[in-house]
Amino acid sequence: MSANPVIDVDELNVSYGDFSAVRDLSFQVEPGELYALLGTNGAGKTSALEVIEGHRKASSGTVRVFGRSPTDRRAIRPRTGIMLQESGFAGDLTVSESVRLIGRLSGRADALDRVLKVVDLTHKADTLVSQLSGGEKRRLDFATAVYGRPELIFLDEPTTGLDIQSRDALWDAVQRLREDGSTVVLTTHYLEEAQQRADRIGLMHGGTLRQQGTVSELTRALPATIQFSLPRDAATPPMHSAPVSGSTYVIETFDMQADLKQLLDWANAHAVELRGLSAAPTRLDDVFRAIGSQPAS
Ligand SMILES: Nc1ncnc2c1ncn2[C@@H]1O[C@H](COP(=O)(O)OP(=O)(O)OP(=O)(O)O)[C@@H](O)[C@H]1O
Repeated sequence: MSANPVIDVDELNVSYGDFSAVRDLSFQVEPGELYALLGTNGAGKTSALEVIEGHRKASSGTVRVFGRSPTDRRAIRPRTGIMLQESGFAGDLTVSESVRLIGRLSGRADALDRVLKVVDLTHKADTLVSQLSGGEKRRLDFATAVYGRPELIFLDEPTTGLDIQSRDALWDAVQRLREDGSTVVLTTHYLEEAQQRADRIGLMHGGTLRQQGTVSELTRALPATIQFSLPRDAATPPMHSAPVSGSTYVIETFDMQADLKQLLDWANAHAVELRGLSAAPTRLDDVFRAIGSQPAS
């Protein structure tokens, strides 16, 4: 933990009337980090992020962004790019006009052509927003995060509705921003993306932060899996395994290297073919399922 985190959330509570949506949430995001705030539906991520982004007041607790209150928009806005789930650009503006508007609202400087190129909308520069496809609109939303290369970027479900090429292009652009030192806060329901991209992950459920850490810290408590199929007349493998369907076996392991070696040695010694053999690390999905099955409060 550094002395000067970019985001410092301490005992944050957000309530709607009697309903407590976020309870005693504390976490920090360090400079240059990609922090993914993930959670089950209704976990409180949006409520917490709205406070951090300066759009909502906390019921109690302290939030600091660049050491300041998130409501200090004049200081924070030029340093922060926010890609919301829906940016709400007016349908009767062209793509170029919308991107210029981002520049005026953010107070950051950039070149229109550069931004259009990064979000791959150069060929749509003169098209009305109302005439863009869903994926193109999403790429225009991404321009809010890219414009002027802000120090802090919020990406709220950034790749929803994007095809695989657009996703790759978006993550390449995020990577370039990170190489320039930008800090990124991500929310997504695509756990694979968080698993691949995030330095640290916070997992929320029922208004509270249930776990936080690197992917390997979060997945450590759950086993990895080895999977294969055996010919019908083959002997039973030497270690504990559960056949999942017919001849397909799954071995859960906390010591992948040793168990894989034992299995391969056995297969070689008995001339058994391990069909479709795969060894997979614990996935974030598994951690997520375990948390999602906990009581909400
Ligand atoms: N304006 C509001 N008034 C009353 N309750 C609200 C309001 N906004 C959110 N809530 C409730 O607060 C809880 C947290 O909602 P929030 O949108 O923060 O969750 P989330 O983690 O972003 O969920 P999701 O992944 O489904 O988008 C939910 O139970 C939601 O119904």
